[in-house]
Amino acid sequence: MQSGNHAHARRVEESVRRWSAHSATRVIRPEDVRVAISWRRSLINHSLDPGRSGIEIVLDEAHLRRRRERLGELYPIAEAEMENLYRHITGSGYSVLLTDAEGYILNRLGDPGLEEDFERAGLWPGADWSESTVGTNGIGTCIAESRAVTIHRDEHFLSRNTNLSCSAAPIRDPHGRLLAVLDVSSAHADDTRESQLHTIALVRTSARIIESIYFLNSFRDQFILRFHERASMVDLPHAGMLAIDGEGGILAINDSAREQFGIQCSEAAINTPVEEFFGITGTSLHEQASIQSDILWRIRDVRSGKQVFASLRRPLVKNPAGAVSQSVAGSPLFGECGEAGELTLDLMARNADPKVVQSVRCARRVMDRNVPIVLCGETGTGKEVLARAIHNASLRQRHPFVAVNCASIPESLIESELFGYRHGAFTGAKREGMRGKVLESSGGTLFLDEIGDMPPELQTRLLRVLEQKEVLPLGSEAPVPVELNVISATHRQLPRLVQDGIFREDLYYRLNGITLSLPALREREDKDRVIRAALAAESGGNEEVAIDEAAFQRLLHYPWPGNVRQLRNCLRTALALCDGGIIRLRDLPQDILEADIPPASGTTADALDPTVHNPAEASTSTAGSPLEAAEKDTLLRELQQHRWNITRTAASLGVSRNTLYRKLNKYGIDTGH
Ligand SMILES: Nc1ncnc2c1ncn2[C@@H]1O[C@H](COP(=O)(O)OP(=O)(O)OP(=O)(O)O)[C@@H](O)[C@H]1O
Repeated sequence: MQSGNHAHARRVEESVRRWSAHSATRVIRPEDVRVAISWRRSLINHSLDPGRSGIEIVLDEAHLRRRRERLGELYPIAEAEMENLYRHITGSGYSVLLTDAEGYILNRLGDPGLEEDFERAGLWPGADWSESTVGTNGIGTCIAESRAVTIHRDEHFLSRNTNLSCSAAPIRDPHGRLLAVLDVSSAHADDTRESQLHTIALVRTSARIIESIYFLNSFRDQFILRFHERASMVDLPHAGMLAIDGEGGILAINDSAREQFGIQCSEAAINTPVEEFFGITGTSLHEQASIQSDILWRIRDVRSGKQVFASLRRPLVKNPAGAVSQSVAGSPLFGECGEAGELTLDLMARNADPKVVQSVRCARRVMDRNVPIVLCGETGTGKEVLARAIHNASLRQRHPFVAVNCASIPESLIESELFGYRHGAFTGAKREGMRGKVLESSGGTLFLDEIGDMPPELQTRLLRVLEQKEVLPLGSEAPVPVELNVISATHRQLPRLVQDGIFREDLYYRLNGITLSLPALREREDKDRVIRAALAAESGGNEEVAIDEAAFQRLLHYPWPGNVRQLRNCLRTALALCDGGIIRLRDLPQDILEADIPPASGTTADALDPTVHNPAEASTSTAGSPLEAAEKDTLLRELQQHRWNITRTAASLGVSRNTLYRKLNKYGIDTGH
């Protein structure tokens, strides 16, 4: 076995060498080409050793739960379909697995008698099967190439995985972004590669079923047009689907519709009138829905001239009496984003505040032109969300997005975190060394958050890496080339820090090809839309949920020092507290009820609900403006509530510890730490 492993490792290295020498023409089958390309990525881009042994770190239950929660409604849908798929393969020695878009296994369904085998193979909830961690494999390669793949036995990169056979298919959201991977694997596959054709077909069908249900759920409040050339297929997962708004504009399109229209990406259809594809107007859609929404009718694809059969589902909206702000399920702003806020640039800009629209417009212009971007805005305004959206819209989208918070890594660790180290670089160093975030991001995007808090020595090292385009890991003599694209973010005024000599001027100019700003929530012209969308996101698109006018007005006029992050935390809590799915004033946090809100905006709303606290009695602050007074009071109250524990107070406010310290400094609050 040992010598078999060595032989496999040699074969992988030899194959990659041949490929590097451009002898690719010898490879005949398309799957061989794919495997050879993936081996090359594993060996060269990810610097993995095919002979490596040992099992990677497995996520603990809390992290695993968080990752499952991030999938929101998709997770229970996928779980149900996993059971369905497992019924087809029970007793075959195969397991069904679900991973997130980063390759972490979230769930496994399989024969209980085989659990040990799967655990030994590392196919276990919490394990990381991304290509950058374990090289070529079904899950990781499906993610890297964003398409269904089978990786059979010795096509795996690591010698230790050559007993496995894995067939995996991507699960995408209605905007084409990868959300998860469905996989069927065997830990001891003795069958041929050809026998996997059946397996991959099953996995693809199940992935499509999950996508279709998720699509329909995400757009409960919109028209859904389903179509196919064959009438019998219109209600099946293979049908094309369009989500269409009341005016006939296309909001989302599924894979099958893209294939039927022959378009590559959703952006080519989104925001386009459905008339351009089917010659039917928004008005005729309304008529069709009211007259015969359950009946199939024939329409013509105006581009190809082909006839298709179509059915139309009307919006399934309910509006609870007295409530103002629902039917925002699948809202364009927040609808499908998880905690990490995986929004597209399109969605961020649609009907948004003019400053946001302008920032998105500039981002689009520069994102593929090697221009480094600085994002500035207060904490919680969505700088990381925007950075991810830029990455996902750029040509680098298939490569990693690696985020580093320069303020939260201890100074002693930040160097190795960023630049990595070689085996034996220092006491306590991992045996296999570490690549470091800069190299991990190569070809993708390195997101440097809180850049203004980067220590001076590190600024010098980062500048060198940016200039020389290579990294020298700690303890190493050989620099490693890196393809670096940086997006930085800060809540601080970088030019001011440069002036004060805290931030290197040369680094500032290297990082700042363009500065894009995100407005504070209290300044946003689309604040009401943001609140409704956040509510829809936090309620998981539940149409029964609503907010009454008084509570809505209070949210509208509260100054939101923690911005969108604080808003989402507030709504999450209010939803947990409210009765009958309707948020009222009494369900809002104390600090929001007691904040000093300008009379013109707050009082009418308060008069509607006798349970509201009197803002006049609330403020005890000595801080300058009413806004600052409210902020200081909030800080003091939260600190008291959490017995002056900084970590818990920061978590409750939804801000970072650093931000909290900054605020305490600003108001001269001494915590005794
Ligand atoms: N446009 C948005 N759409 C959806 N969610 C958003 C948006 N902007 C912010 N959020 C939410 O607010 C939270 C904070 O966003 P993000 O981390 O991007 O802010 P930030 O400006 O980078 O904050 P910090 O400066 O504290 O790091 C996210 O977890 C996300 O849930």
